[in-house]
Amino acid sequence: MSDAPVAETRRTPLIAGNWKMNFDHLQAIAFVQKLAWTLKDAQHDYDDVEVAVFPPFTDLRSVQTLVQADKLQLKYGGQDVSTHAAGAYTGEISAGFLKKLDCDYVIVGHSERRYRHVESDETIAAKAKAAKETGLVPLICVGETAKDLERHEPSAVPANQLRGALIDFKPGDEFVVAYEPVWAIGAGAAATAEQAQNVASVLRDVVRQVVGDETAATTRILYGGSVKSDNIVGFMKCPDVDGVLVGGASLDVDEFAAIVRYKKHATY
Ligand SMILES: O=C(CO)COP(=O)(O)O
Repeated sequence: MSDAPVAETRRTPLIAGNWKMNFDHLQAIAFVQKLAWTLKDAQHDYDDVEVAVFPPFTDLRSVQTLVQADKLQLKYGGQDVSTHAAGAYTGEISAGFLKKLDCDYVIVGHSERRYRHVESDETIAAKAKAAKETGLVPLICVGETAKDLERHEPSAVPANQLRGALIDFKPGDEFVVAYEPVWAIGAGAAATAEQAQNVASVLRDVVRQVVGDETAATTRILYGGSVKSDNIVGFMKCPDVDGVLVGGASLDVDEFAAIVRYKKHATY
């Protein structure tokens, strides 16, 4: 690693909507069209903000067609990916298939997969590796449960999860981290901006230790868990929070558009 000082890097904010298992492909088409229409004349409100959606697999081809036909400034990706490239893995979707649909990103390690589908840190590391080796940017989710908080510091579990996910990452590899405290997901009550900042700064240190200084300076760390248009500004003011991963509120076009246009209601 070079000894040169790390230049202060301005990270492009990322506003991402995780649709989870909502919207079939016809609903996805209607949503993306309405989102594009709603944001059409508001480009100046989010000119330096990247916007992404994570639809179910069956919607991706329709979203791709709309984005490419209408040249929309919208990124998209899968909500999960197989650790395998191809073969006898019934029900799995490979990183190559997602890349073929021009996906930019893929979510790995969402708590709904860690806990409901019992995915280990090793599996998540393998998924993140499969994604990056295929040219997708993995969006690695980490976060502690309420039970974890009874026994550990808030950052302890997310930091360990991130260390586990990054074992194959080297300087120059691109990835995004999403800090999603499990107790705040779908709860209606988000973490405070201060809580999000405290954990995000520890996660940036983990990236620094595991991958390197420059990667830590350029990697975006998102907050997720009950984000809405009326609390996003607090998160976006945190020095180590570079965007949000939105669940429920990303299913309402007007609300999601208001989140994307957060600078409009912010006084910095
Ligand atoms: O899990 C989330 C995004 O991945 C957050 O979900 P909610 O915004 O519904 O709390």
